[in-house]
Amino acid sequence: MFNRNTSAILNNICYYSTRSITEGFPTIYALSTPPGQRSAIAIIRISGQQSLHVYQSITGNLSIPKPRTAILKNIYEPSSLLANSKKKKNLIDSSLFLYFQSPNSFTGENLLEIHCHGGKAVTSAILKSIQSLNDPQRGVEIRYAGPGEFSRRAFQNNKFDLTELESINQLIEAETEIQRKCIISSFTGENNLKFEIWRQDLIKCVANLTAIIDFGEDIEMSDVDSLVNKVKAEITQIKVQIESFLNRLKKSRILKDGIKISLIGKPNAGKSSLVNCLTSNETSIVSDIPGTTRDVVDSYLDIDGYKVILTDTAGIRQNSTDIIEKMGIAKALKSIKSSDVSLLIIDISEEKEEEEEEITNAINNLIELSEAEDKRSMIILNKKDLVNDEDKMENITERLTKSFGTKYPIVPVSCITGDGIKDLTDMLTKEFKTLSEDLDESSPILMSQRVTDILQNDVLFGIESFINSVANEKDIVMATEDLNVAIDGIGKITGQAVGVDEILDFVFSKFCVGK
Ligand SMILES: Nc1nc2c(ncn2[C@@H]2O[C@H](COP(=O)(O)OP(=O)(O)OP(=O)(O)O)[C@@H](O)[C@H]2O)c(=O)[nH]1
Repeated sequence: MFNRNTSAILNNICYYSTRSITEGFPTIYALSTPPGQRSAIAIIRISGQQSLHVYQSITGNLSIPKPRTAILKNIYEPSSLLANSKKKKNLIDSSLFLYFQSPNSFTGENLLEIHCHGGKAVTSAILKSIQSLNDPQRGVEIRYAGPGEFSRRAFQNNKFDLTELESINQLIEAETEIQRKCIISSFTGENNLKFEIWRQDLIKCVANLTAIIDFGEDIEMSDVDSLVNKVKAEITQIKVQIESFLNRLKKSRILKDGIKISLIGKPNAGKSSLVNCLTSNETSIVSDIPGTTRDVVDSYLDIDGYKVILTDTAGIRQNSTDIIEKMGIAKALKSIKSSDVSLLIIDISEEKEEEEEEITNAINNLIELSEAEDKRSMIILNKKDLVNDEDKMENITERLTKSFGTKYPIVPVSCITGDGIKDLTDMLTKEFKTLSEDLDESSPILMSQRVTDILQNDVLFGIESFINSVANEKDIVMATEDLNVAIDGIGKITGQAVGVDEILDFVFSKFCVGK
Protein backbone atom coordinates (compact mmCIF):
# COMPACT_ATOMS: atom_id res chain seq x y z
CA MET A 1 0.00 0.00 0.00
CA PHE A 2 2.80 2.40 0.86
CA ASN A 3 4.63 4.09 -2.00
CA ARG A 4 8.39 4.33 -2.17
CA ASN A 5 8.45 7.58 -0.29
CA THR A 6 6.51 6.41 2.70
CA SER A 7 9.38 6.59 5.13
CA ALA A 8 10.37 10.03 3.85
CA ILE A 9 6.80 11.18 4.35
CA LEU A 10 6.63 9.74 7.85
CA ASN A 11 9.97 11.35 8.69
CA ASN A 12 8.67 14.68 7.47
CA ILE A 13 5.56 14.27 9.54
CA CYS A 14 7.57 13.53 12.67
CA TYR A 15 9.83 16.47 11.98
CA TYR A 16 7.06 18.94 11.36
CA SER A 17 4.73 17.86 14.14
CA THR A 18 4.96 19.59 17.46
CA ARG A 19 3.94 17.35 20.33
CA SER A 20 0.32 17.63 21.36
CA ILE A 21 -1.40 15.81 24.22
CA THR A 22 -3.38 13.80 21.71
CA GLU A 23 -0.26 12.72 19.84
CA GLY A 24 -0.53 9.00 19.24
CA PHE A 25 -4.31 9.18 18.89
CA PRO A 26 -5.67 7.94 15.56
CA THR A 27 -5.98 10.60 12.90
CA ILE A 28 -9.62 11.54 12.41
CA TYR A 29 -11.43 12.91 9.39
CA ALA A 30 -14.98 13.95 8.62
CA LEU A 31 -17.14 15.93 6.28
CA SER A 32 -17.67 19.20 8.17
CA THR A 33 -20.41 20.52 5.91
CA PRO A 34 -23.89 18.90 5.81
CA PRO A 35 -23.74 15.40 4.32
CA GLY A 36 -25.83 14.16 1.42
CA GLN A 37 -26.46 17.62 -0.02
CA ARG A 38 -25.54 19.18 -3.33
CA SER A 39 -23.50 22.35 -2.81
CA ALA A 40 -20.85 24.42 -4.58
CA ILE A 41 -18.22 23.36 -2.09
CA ALA A 42 -17.90 20.93 0.79
CA ILE A 43 -15.21 20.89 3.47
CA ILE A 44 -13.48 17.77 4.72
CA ARG A 45 -11.33 18.07 7.83
CA ILE A 46 -8.48 15.80 8.79
CA SER A 47 -6.77 16.12 12.18
CA GLY A 48 -3.86 14.22 13.66
CA GLN A 49 -0.40 12.97 12.96
CA GLN A 50 -1.30 11.52 9.57
CA SER A 51 -2.78 14.72 8.14
CA LEU A 52 0.28 15.39 6.02
CA HIS A 53 0.44 11.75 4.98
CA VAL A 54 -3.13 12.11 3.72
CA TYR A 55 -2.23 15.28 1.83
CA GLN A 56 0.79 13.71 0.21
CA SER A 57 -0.93 10.42 -0.60
CA ILE A 58 -3.95 11.93 -2.32
CA THR A 59 -2.13 14.71 -4.18
CA GLY A 60 1.09 12.84 -4.95
CA ASN A 61 2.87 15.96 -3.79
CA LEU A 62 5.61 15.31 -1.26
CA SER A 63 6.31 18.88 -0.25
CA ILE A 64 4.84 20.27 2.93
CA PRO A 65 2.08 22.78 2.22
CA LYS A 66 2.72 26.26 3.61
CA PRO A 67 0.59 26.58 6.77
CA ARG A 68 -2.50 28.81 6.60
CA THR A 69 -2.11 29.36 2.86
CA ALA A 70 -4.68 28.10 0.40
CA ILE A 71 -3.23 25.88 -2.30
CA LEU A 72 -5.02 24.34 -5.30
CA LYS A 73 -4.19 20.68 -5.95
CA ASN A 74 -5.59 17.76 -7.87
CA ILE A 75 -6.86 14.89 -5.75
CA TYR A 76 -6.27 11.35 -7.03
CA GLU A 77 -7.31 7.96 -5.79
CA PRO A 78 -4.20 7.13 -3.66
CA SER A 79 -3.72 3.57 -5.00
CA SER A 80 -3.47 4.95 -8.54
CA LEU A 81 -0.51 7.10 -7.43
CA LEU A 82 1.54 4.19 -6.04
CA ALA A 83 4.86 3.64 -7.78
CA ASN A 84 3.99 0.04 -8.63
CA SER A 85 0.44 0.87 -9.70
CA LYS A 86 -0.55 -0.38 -13.12
CA LYS A 87 -3.60 1.86 -13.04
CA LYS A 88 -3.82 5.22 -14.73
CA LYS A 89 -3.83 8.15 -12.29
CA ASN A 90 -7.45 8.39 -11.23
CA LEU A 91 -8.38 12.07 -10.84
CA ILE A 92 -11.19 12.69 -8.32
CA ASP A 93 -11.37 16.48 -8.04
CA SER A 94 -9.36 19.66 -8.03
CA SER A 95 -9.60 21.19 -4.56
CA LEU A 96 -8.28 23.88 -2.28
CA PHE A 97 -6.16 22.71 0.65
CA LEU A 98 -5.57 24.60 3.87
CA TYR A 99 -2.99 23.26 6.28
CA PHE A 100 -2.74 24.29 9.95
CA GLN A 101 0.37 23.11 11.69
CA SER A 102 0.26 21.88 15.28
CA PRO A 103 -0.15 23.54 17.75
CA ASN A 104 -1.62 26.46 15.79
CA SER A 105 -4.82 24.79 14.72
CA PHE A 106 -8.35 24.42 16.09
CA THR A 107 -7.57 20.96 17.48
CA GLY A 108 -3.97 21.68 18.40
CA GLU A 109 -2.97 18.84 16.05
CA ASN A 110 -1.81 19.03 12.45
CA LEU A 111 -5.05 19.83 10.69
CA LEU A 112 -5.85 19.76 7.00
CA GLU A 113 -8.97 21.15 5.35
CA ILE A 114 -9.98 20.08 1.88
CA HIS A 115 -12.38 22.47 0.19
CA CYS A 116 -13.66 20.25 -2.57
CA HIS A 117 -16.63 20.49 -4.91
CA GLY A 118 -19.83 19.71 -3.04
CA GLY A 119 -22.04 16.80 -3.91
CA LYS A 120 -22.31 13.21 -2.92
CA ALA A 121 -20.03 11.54 -5.48
CA VAL A 122 -17.05 13.87 -5.04
CA THR A 123 -17.13 13.91 -1.24
CA SER A 124 -17.68 10.18 -0.91
CA ALA A 125 -14.79 9.41 -3.31
CA ILE A 126 -12.46 11.64 -1.28
CA LEU A 127 -13.65 10.21 2.04
CA LYS A 128 -13.16 6.70 0.68
CA SER A 129 -9.63 7.58 -0.46
CA ILE A 130 -8.74 8.91 2.98
CA GLN A 131 -10.11 5.80 4.68
CA SER A 132 -8.10 3.58 2.29
CA LEU A 133 -4.92 5.01 3.84
CA ASN A 134 -5.71 3.44 7.22
CA ASP A 135 -3.04 0.82 7.83
CA PRO A 136 -2.72 0.08 11.57
CA GLN A 137 -0.05 -2.58 10.99
CA ARG A 138 2.19 0.14 9.66
CA GLY A 139 1.23 2.48 12.47
CA VAL A 140 -1.05 4.56 10.26
CA GLU A 141 -4.36 4.83 12.06
CA ILE A 142 -7.01 6.88 10.30
CA ARG A 143 -10.72 6.71 11.01
CA TYR A 144 -13.94 8.68 10.61
CA ALA A 145 -14.50 11.10 13.50
CA GLY A 146 -17.28 10.69 16.07
CA PRO A 147 -19.65 13.53 17.05
CA GLY A 148 -17.71 16.52 18.38
CA GLU A 149 -14.38 14.68 18.20
CA PHE A 150 -12.46 17.62 16.68
CA SER A 151 -13.68 19.82 19.55
CA ARG A 152 -12.81 17.12 22.05
CA ARG A 153 -9.23 17.10 20.75
CA ALA A 154 -9.19 20.92 20.99
CA PHE A 155 -10.23 20.59 24.64
CA GLN A 156 -7.70 17.85 25.34
CA ASN A 157 -4.94 20.01 23.85
CA ASN A 158 -6.01 23.00 26.00
CA LYS A 159 -7.04 25.10 23.03
CA PHE A 160 -10.42 25.92 24.58
CA ASP A 161 -12.26 25.17 27.81
CA LEU A 162 -15.59 23.33 27.85
CA THR A 163 -17.79 26.43 28.07
CA GLU A 164 -16.03 27.99 25.07
CA LEU A 165 -16.51 24.85 22.97
CA GLU A 166 -20.14 24.56 24.03
CA SER A 167 -20.66 28.18 23.02
CA ILE A 168 -19.17 27.56 19.57
CA ASN A 169 -21.57 24.64 19.22
CA GLN A 170 -24.51 26.80 20.33
CA LEU A 171 -23.45 29.46 17.83
CA ILE A 172 -23.70 26.89 15.06
CA GLU A 173 -27.18 26.00 16.29
CA ALA A 174 -28.35 29.62 16.72
CA GLU A 175 -31.53 30.27 14.74
CA THR A 176 -32.18 33.93 15.40
CA GLU A 177 -30.23 37.19 15.60
CA ILE A 178 -30.90 37.65 19.33
CA GLN A 179 -29.64 34.11 20.03
CA ARG A 180 -26.48 34.78 17.99
CA LYS A 181 -25.73 38.09 19.75
CA CYS A 182 -26.43 36.62 23.14
CA ILE A 183 -24.17 33.59 22.58
CA ILE A 184 -21.35 35.76 21.27
CA SER A 185 -21.51 38.03 24.31
CA SER A 186 -21.89 35.05 26.67
CA PHE A 187 -18.61 33.52 25.74
CA THR A 188 -16.54 36.61 26.16
CA GLY A 189 -13.84 36.14 28.75
CA GLU A 190 -16.02 38.00 31.29
CA ASN A 191 -18.15 34.99 32.16
CA ASN A 192 -15.26 32.55 32.19
CA LEU A 193 -13.36 34.94 34.41
CA LYS A 194 -16.30 34.84 36.81
CA PHE A 195 -16.04 31.05 37.09
CA GLU A 196 -12.31 31.31 37.69
CA ILE A 197 -12.72 34.03 40.34
CA TRP A 198 -15.38 31.99 42.19
CA ARG A 199 -13.18 28.93 42.05
CA GLN A 200 -10.13 30.80 43.36
CA ASP A 201 -12.17 32.44 46.15
CA LEU A 202 -13.62 29.09 47.20
CA ILE A 203 -10.15 27.53 47.18
CA LYS A 204 -8.90 30.37 49.41
CA CYS A 205 -11.76 29.71 51.85
CA VAL A 206 -10.94 25.98 51.92
CA ALA A 207 -7.26 26.82 52.53
CA ASN A 208 -8.24 28.99 55.53
CA LEU A 209 -10.45 26.24 56.93
CA THR A 210 -7.71 23.67 56.38
CA ALA A 211 -5.43 25.81 58.51
CA ILE A 212 -7.97 25.51 61.33
CA ILE A 213 -8.16 21.75 60.83
CA ASP A 214 -4.39 21.34 60.77
CA PHE A 215 -3.41 23.83 63.46
CA GLY A 216 -6.71 24.16 65.36
CA GLU A 217 -5.20 23.12 68.66
CA ASP A 218 -2.68 25.95 68.51
CA ILE A 219 -5.26 28.60 67.66
CA GLU A 220 -7.38 30.41 70.24
CA MET A 221 -11.06 29.39 70.15
CA SER A 222 -12.14 32.99 69.58
CA ASP A 223 -9.77 33.20 66.60
CA VAL A 224 -11.23 29.97 65.20
CA ASP A 225 -14.73 31.42 65.47
CA SER A 226 -13.75 34.67 63.83
CA LEU A 227 -11.99 32.82 60.99
CA VAL A 228 -15.01 30.57 60.39
CA ASN A 229 -17.32 33.59 60.42
CA LYS A 230 -15.07 35.43 57.98
CA VAL A 231 -15.13 32.43 55.61
CA LYS A 232 -18.91 32.15 56.02
CA ALA A 233 -19.33 35.84 55.11
CA GLU A 234 -17.17 35.39 52.00
CA ILE A 235 -19.06 32.24 50.97
CA THR A 236 -22.39 34.04 51.44
CA GLN A 237 -21.19 36.78 49.11
CA ILE A 238 -20.17 34.22 46.46
CA LYS A 239 -23.57 32.56 46.88
CA VAL A 240 -25.38 35.83 46.12
CA GLN A 241 -23.29 36.32 42.96
CA ILE A 242 -23.91 32.74 41.77
CA GLU A 243 -27.64 33.01 42.45
CA SER A 244 -27.87 36.21 40.44
CA PHE A 245 -25.88 34.64 37.57
CA LEU A 246 -28.14 31.57 37.71
CA ASN A 247 -31.25 33.74 37.59
CA ARG A 248 -29.94 35.51 34.50
CA LEU A 249 -29.12 32.14 32.92
CA LYS A 250 -32.59 30.77 33.66
CA LYS A 251 -34.33 33.90 32.39
CA SER A 252 -32.25 33.94 29.22
CA ARG A 253 -33.03 30.27 28.53
CA ILE A 254 -36.31 31.36 26.96
CA LEU A 255 -34.29 32.90 24.10
CA LYS A 256 -32.94 29.49 23.16
CA ASP A 257 -36.07 27.42 23.80
CA GLY A 258 -38.38 29.98 22.21
CA ILE A 259 -41.09 32.20 23.69
CA LYS A 260 -44.37 30.31 23.74
CA ILE A 261 -47.43 32.27 22.67
CA SER A 262 -50.88 30.77 22.74
CA LEU A 263 -53.92 32.15 21.01
CA ILE A 264 -57.18 32.00 22.90
CA GLY A 265 -60.53 32.96 21.45
CA LYS A 266 -64.02 32.11 20.38
CA PRO A 267 -64.47 30.11 17.15
CA ASN A 268 -64.13 32.42 14.12
CA ALA A 269 -62.44 35.17 16.13
CA GLY A 270 -59.54 34.98 13.67
CA LYS A 271 -56.91 32.91 15.49
CA SER A 272 -55.76 31.00 12.41
CA SER A 273 -55.83 34.22 10.38
CA LEU A 274 -53.55 35.88 12.93
CA VAL A 275 -51.14 32.94 12.75
CA ASN A 276 -51.12 33.23 8.95
CA CYS A 277 -50.62 36.97 9.18
CA LEU A 278 -47.65 36.61 11.53
CA THR A 279 -46.10 33.68 9.67
CA SER A 280 -46.22 35.51 6.36
CA ASN A 281 -44.90 38.78 7.85
CA GLU A 282 -42.20 37.24 10.01
CA THR A 283 -39.51 34.69 9.29
CA SER A 284 -40.71 31.15 9.69
CA ILE A 285 -37.99 29.08 11.38
CA VAL A 286 -39.60 25.79 10.39
CA SER A 287 -42.91 25.09 8.76
CA ASP A 288 -45.98 24.31 10.86
CA ILE A 289 -45.60 21.26 13.04
CA PRO A 290 -48.68 19.58 14.43
CA GLY A 291 -48.69 19.75 18.21
CA THR A 292 -49.24 16.94 20.63
CA THR A 293 -53.01 17.13 20.34
CA ARG A 294 -54.94 17.09 17.09
CA ASP A 295 -56.38 20.53 17.64
CA VAL A 296 -53.09 22.32 18.34
CA VAL A 297 -50.66 23.55 15.69
CA ASP A 298 -47.25 25.04 16.51
CA SER A 299 -45.53 27.55 14.21
CA TYR A 300 -41.89 28.44 14.81
CA LEU A 301 -41.23 32.10 14.05
CA ASP A 302 -38.45 34.65 14.25
CA ILE A 303 -40.07 37.88 15.43
CA ASP A 304 -37.51 40.70 15.52
CA GLY A 305 -34.74 38.21 16.31
CA TYR A 306 -36.70 36.37 19.03
CA LYS A 307 -37.54 32.71 18.56
CA VAL A 308 -41.28 32.32 19.07
CA ILE A 309 -43.48 29.25 19.19
CA LEU A 310 -47.02 30.21 18.27
CA THR A 311 -49.70 27.76 19.36
CA ASP A 312 -53.06 27.97 17.65
CA THR A 313 -55.67 26.25 19.74
CA ALA A 314 -58.74 25.50 17.66
CA GLY A 315 -61.90 27.04 19.11
CA ILE A 316 -64.13 24.65 20.96
CA ARG A 317 -67.82 25.00 20.36
CA GLN A 318 -69.84 24.78 23.52
CA ASN A 319 -73.17 26.27 24.55
CA SER A 320 -71.73 28.81 26.90
CA THR A 321 -71.91 32.49 26.04
CA ASP A 322 -68.56 33.49 27.44
CA ILE A 323 -65.52 33.40 25.12
CA ILE A 324 -63.33 31.61 27.60
CA GLU A 325 -66.24 29.45 28.70
CA LYS A 326 -66.78 28.54 25.03
CA MET A 327 -63.20 27.60 24.68
CA GLY A 328 -63.39 25.71 27.91
CA ILE A 329 -61.89 27.10 31.10
CA ALA A 330 -59.73 24.00 31.48
CA LYS A 331 -58.39 24.37 27.95
CA ALA A 332 -57.74 28.09 28.33
CA LEU A 333 -55.96 27.44 31.61
CA LYS A 334 -53.86 24.72 29.99
CA SER A 335 -52.91 27.14 27.20
CA ILE A 336 -52.02 29.88 29.65
CA LYS A 337 -50.05 27.49 31.84
CA SER A 338 -47.99 26.13 28.97
CA SER A 339 -47.24 29.50 27.37
CA ASP A 340 -45.25 32.58 28.27
CA VAL A 341 -47.67 35.04 26.67
CA SER A 342 -51.37 34.48 25.90
CA LEU A 343 -53.21 36.45 23.28
CA LEU A 344 -56.96 36.75 23.66
CA ILE A 345 -58.46 37.32 20.20
CA ILE A 346 -61.76 39.12 20.15
CA ASP A 347 -63.87 39.60 17.03
CA ILE A 348 -64.56 43.30 17.44
CA SER A 349 -67.01 43.41 14.53
CA GLU A 350 -69.45 41.57 16.77
CA GLU A 351 -69.35 44.23 19.43
CA LYS A 352 -72.98 45.07 20.07
CA GLU A 353 -74.40 46.48 23.28
CA GLU A 354 -75.31 43.04 24.64
CA GLU A 355 -71.88 41.65 23.82
CA GLU A 356 -70.02 44.38 25.64
CA GLU A 357 -70.49 42.52 28.88
CA GLU A 358 -69.40 39.23 27.31
CA ILE A 359 -66.13 40.77 26.11
CA THR A 360 -65.45 42.41 29.46
CA ASN A 361 -66.11 39.09 31.20
CA ALA A 362 -63.80 37.23 28.83
CA ILE A 363 -60.99 39.71 29.44
CA ASN A 364 -61.57 39.56 33.18
CA ASN A 365 -61.42 35.77 33.04
CA LEU A 366 -58.20 35.79 31.04
CA ILE A 367 -56.63 38.28 33.42
CA GLU A 368 -57.68 36.24 36.43
CA LEU A 369 -56.25 33.04 34.98
CA SER A 370 -53.05 34.76 33.84
CA GLU A 371 -52.49 36.42 37.18
CA ALA A 372 -53.06 33.17 39.04
CA GLU A 373 -50.34 31.61 36.87
CA ASP A 374 -48.12 34.71 36.92
CA LYS A 375 -48.20 34.82 33.10
CA ARG A 376 -48.39 37.72 30.68
CA SER A 377 -51.36 38.40 28.37
CA MET A 378 -52.40 40.73 25.59
CA ILE A 379 -55.81 41.50 24.14
CA ILE A 380 -56.19 41.61 20.35
CA LEU A 381 -59.24 43.34 18.92
CA ASN A 382 -59.50 41.68 15.51
CA LYS A 383 -61.46 42.54 12.35
CA LYS A 384 -61.14 46.29 12.84
CA ASP A 385 -61.68 46.64 9.07
CA LEU A 386 -65.30 45.58 9.62
CA VAL A 387 -65.96 48.43 12.02
CA ASN A 388 -66.83 51.19 9.57
CA ASP A 389 -67.46 53.79 12.18
CA GLU A 390 -64.09 55.14 13.30
CA ASP A 391 -65.59 56.74 16.39
CA LYS A 392 -67.07 53.42 17.43
CA MET A 393 -63.68 51.70 17.05
CA GLU A 394 -62.03 54.41 19.09
CA ASN A 395 -64.71 54.21 21.77
CA ILE A 396 -64.33 50.45 22.12
CA THR A 397 -60.54 50.66 22.32
CA GLU A 398 -60.69 53.56 24.76
CA ARG A 399 -63.23 51.84 26.98
CA LEU A 400 -61.20 48.62 27.13
CA THR A 401 -57.88 50.42 27.49
CA LYS A 402 -59.33 52.37 30.42
CA SER A 403 -60.44 49.18 32.11
CA PHE A 404 -57.48 46.91 31.33
CA GLY A 405 -54.87 48.60 29.19
CA THR A 406 -52.46 49.81 31.82
CA LYS A 407 -51.34 46.29 32.62
CA TYR A 408 -52.62 44.38 29.62
CA PRO A 409 -51.83 45.85 26.21
CA ILE A 410 -54.84 46.17 23.90
CA VAL A 411 -54.07 46.11 20.19
CA PRO A 412 -56.67 46.61 17.44
CA VAL A 413 -55.72 44.73 14.25
CA SER A 414 -57.09 43.47 10.98
CA CYS A 415 -55.77 40.15 9.78
CA ILE A 416 -57.21 40.88 6.35
CA THR A 417 -55.63 44.30 5.70
CA GLY A 418 -52.62 43.78 8.01
CA ASP A 419 -53.46 47.04 9.79
CA GLY A 420 -52.13 47.04 13.37
CA ILE A 421 -49.95 43.93 12.90
CA LYS A 422 -46.74 46.00 13.15
CA ASP A 423 -48.04 47.55 16.42
CA LEU A 424 -48.71 44.01 17.64
CA THR A 425 -45.20 42.75 16.84
CA ASP A 426 -43.69 45.87 18.46
CA MET A 427 -45.72 45.20 21.62
CA LEU A 428 -44.72 41.54 21.54
CA THR A 429 -41.03 42.44 21.21
CA LYS A 430 -41.35 44.64 24.31
CA GLU A 431 -42.88 41.69 26.19
CA PHE A 432 -40.08 39.38 24.99
CA LYS A 433 -37.45 41.80 26.29
CA THR A 434 -39.14 41.87 29.69
CA LEU A 435 -39.40 38.08 29.72
CA SER A 436 -35.76 37.43 28.86
CA GLU A 437 -33.97 40.17 30.76
CA ASP A 438 -33.41 40.61 34.45
CA LEU A 439 -34.95 43.54 36.29
CA ASP A 440 -31.53 45.19 36.45
CA GLU A 441 -31.47 44.93 32.61
CA SER A 442 -28.15 43.10 32.66
CA SER A 443 -27.72 41.47 29.28
CA PRO A 444 -29.04 37.91 28.88
CA ILE A 445 -26.55 35.04 28.85
CA LEU A 446 -26.93 31.84 26.91
CA MET A 447 -24.97 28.83 28.13
CA SER A 448 -25.72 25.15 27.94
CA GLN A 449 -28.27 23.54 30.25
CA ARG A 450 -25.31 21.55 31.62
CA VAL A 451 -23.79 24.75 33.07
CA THR A 452 -27.08 25.70 34.73
CA ASP A 453 -27.50 22.20 36.17
CA ILE A 454 -23.98 22.09 37.60
CA LEU A 455 -24.26 25.58 39.08
CA GLN A 456 -27.53 24.56 40.73
CA ASN A 457 -26.84 20.96 41.74
CA ASP A 458 -23.14 21.06 42.57
CA VAL A 459 -21.92 24.60 43.16
CA LEU A 460 -24.92 26.14 44.92
CA PHE A 461 -25.72 22.84 46.62
CA GLY A 462 -22.16 22.62 48.04
CA ILE A 463 -22.24 26.23 49.19
CA GLU A 464 -25.65 25.92 50.84
CA SER A 465 -24.62 22.69 52.57
CA PHE A 466 -21.53 24.48 53.90
CA ILE A 467 -23.58 27.39 55.23
CA ASN A 468 -26.01 24.94 56.90
CA SER A 469 -23.18 22.89 58.37
CA VAL A 470 -21.60 25.99 59.87
CA ALA A 471 -24.97 27.22 61.18
CA ASN A 472 -25.55 23.83 62.84
CA GLU A 473 -22.01 23.82 64.21
CA LYS A 474 -21.20 20.60 62.38
CA ASP A 475 -17.68 19.26 62.05
CA ILE A 476 -15.44 21.70 60.15
CA VAL A 477 -13.87 18.86 58.13
CA MET A 478 -17.29 17.88 56.78
CA ALA A 479 -18.21 21.50 56.09
CA THR A 480 -14.98 21.89 54.10
CA GLU A 481 -15.93 18.85 52.03
CA ASP A 482 -19.13 20.69 51.04
CA LEU A 483 -17.01 23.49 49.64
CA ASN A 484 -14.92 20.98 47.72
CA VAL A 485 -18.13 19.80 46.00
CA ALA A 486 -18.70 23.41 44.88
CA ILE A 487 -15.09 23.80 43.68
CA ASP A 488 -15.25 20.54 41.72
CA GLY A 489 -18.56 21.74 40.25
CA ILE A 490 -16.94 24.85 38.78
CA GLY A 491 -14.12 22.67 37.51
CA LYS A 492 -16.69 20.48 35.76
CA ILE A 493 -18.16 23.56 34.07
CA THR A 494 -14.92 24.73 32.53
CA GLY A 495 -13.38 21.26 32.26
CA GLN A 496 -10.55 21.96 34.69
CA ALA A 497 -11.63 19.21 37.03
CA VAL A 498 -12.76 16.78 34.41
CA GLY A 499 -11.18 13.49 35.17
CA VAL A 500 -14.03 11.35 33.99
CA ASP A 501 -14.54 10.54 30.36
CA GLU A 502 -18.29 10.32 30.94
CA ILE A 503 -18.52 14.11 31.24
CA LEU A 504 -16.61 14.59 28.01
CA ASP A 505 -18.77 11.96 26.32
CA PHE A 506 -21.87 13.79 27.52
CA VAL A 507 -20.67 17.21 26.31
CA PHE A 508 -19.33 16.19 22.92
CA SER A 509 -22.11 13.75 22.03
CA LYS A 510 -24.27 16.85 21.54
CA PHE A 511 -21.95 18.14 18.80
CA CYS A 512 -22.28 17.28 15.14
CA VAL A 513 -19.78 15.09 13.32
CA GLY A 514 -17.09 17.25 11.75
CA LYS A 515 -17.16 19.79 14.61
N1 LIG B 1 -62.91 41.04 7.67
C1 LIG B 1 -62.10 40.30 8.42
N2 LIG B 1 -62.27 38.98 8.46
C2 LIG B 1 -61.42 38.24 9.21
C3 LIG B 1 -60.35 38.83 9.93
N3 LIG B 1 -59.70 37.85 10.58
C4 LIG B 1 -60.31 36.69 10.26
N4 LIG B 1 -61.35 36.92 9.44
C5 LIG B 1 -62.27 35.95 8.88
O1 LIG B 1 -62.96 35.34 9.97
C6 LIG B 1 -63.22 33.97 9.68
C7 LIG B 1 -62.69 33.09 10.79
O2 LIG B 1 -61.30 33.25 10.84
P1 LIG B 1 -60.35 32.11 11.41
O3 LIG B 1 -58.98 32.65 11.38
O4 LIG B 1 -60.60 30.81 10.74
O5 LIG B 1 -60.89 32.02 12.91
P2 LIG B 1 -60.48 31.01 14.06
O6 LIG B 1 -60.55 31.76 15.32
O7 LIG B 1 -59.20 30.37 13.75
O8 LIG B 1 -61.65 29.98 13.99
P3 LIG B 1 -61.73 28.48 14.62
O9 LIG B 1 -60.70 27.66 13.93
O10 LIG B 1 -63.13 28.05 14.38
O11 LIG B 1 -61.47 28.62 16.07
C8 LIG B 1 -62.58 33.70 8.32
O12 LIG B 1 -63.55 33.81 7.33
C9 LIG B 1 -61.56 34.84 8.18
O13 LIG B 1 -61.29 35.18 6.84
C10 LIG B 1 -60.20 40.26 9.85
O14 LIG B 1 -59.32 40.90 10.45
N5 LIG B 1 -61.11 40.94 9.08
